[in-house]
Amino acid sequence: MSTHADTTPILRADGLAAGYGGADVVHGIDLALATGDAPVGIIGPSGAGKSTIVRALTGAVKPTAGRVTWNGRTVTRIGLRDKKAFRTQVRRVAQEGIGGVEPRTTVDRVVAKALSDARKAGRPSGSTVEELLEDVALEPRFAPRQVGTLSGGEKQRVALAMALATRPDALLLDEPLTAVDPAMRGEVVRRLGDAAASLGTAVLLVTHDLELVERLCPTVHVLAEGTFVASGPLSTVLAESTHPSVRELAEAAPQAVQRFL
Ligand SMILES: Nc1ncnc2c1ncn2[C@@H]1O[C@H](COP(=O)(O)OP(=O)(O)OP(=O)(O)O)[C@@H](O)[C@H]1O
Repeated sequence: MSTHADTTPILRADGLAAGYGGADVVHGIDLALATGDAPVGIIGPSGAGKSTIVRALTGAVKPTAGRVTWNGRTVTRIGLRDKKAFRTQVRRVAQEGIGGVEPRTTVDRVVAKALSDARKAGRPSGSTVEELLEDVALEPRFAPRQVGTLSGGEKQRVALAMALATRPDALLLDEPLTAVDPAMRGEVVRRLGDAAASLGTAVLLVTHDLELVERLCPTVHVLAEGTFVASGPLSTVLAESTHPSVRELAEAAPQAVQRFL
């Protein structure tokens, strides 16, 4: 579903097949993310290949068939010169949150560094450190904290703030809030959705949390055994699809989601 006039995909997969050691894990995947589009979700059983799709979109896993393109260019063929721009404009945030950050660095310095890197790359988000922390529901008292002292969920939120700092065209979120408690998760995703919408950032959300996907994504794809077996609004998909994997998801859906069925 598009909310803006500019719907030329910046990142797309066409007939994507990819896997490990010569065996495909996903196949026939078509996906397009365009600046200004509403967030898209991918749900599905464990091991279905959700993270593999995200890795293929970032070029970390090479397609065995089909293509992944960034502004029309094959992602796995982006040269060194443009890699930095690609990594700034297509940001992946995964479960592990911030990696490789010196634990004694404070939250405000980490986010300020992300902002300054973004400025150098010509992608200033136009936000302040305080605003970015607000976008992920981190109160100002977190600014002077050393990142090594943060909880897992707080680290995940710092990682999201760092990603937003680069005003990315696409944000690929692979279970980004698993360590955030369920009550706070809803608030973070609401603010994140608002921030992404105002930046025009396209969001792809991979999650097992149906409530989260229902809140953020007007469109979801259900991945089962490596292929999309149903797509559309979550409530429609869960109510109407007869695919066994979707029926299992519908039966296990939390009450907050069941009430929409
Ligand atoms: N580096 C790897 N080498 C070999 N096999 C892998 C590798 N990474 C993932 N796989 C396998 O690929 C399949 C899909 O994994 P993937 O992580 O994409 O699934 P997923 O849908 O994201 O699962 P989950 O919901 O549990 O995170 C699984 O069978 C997994 O064991």
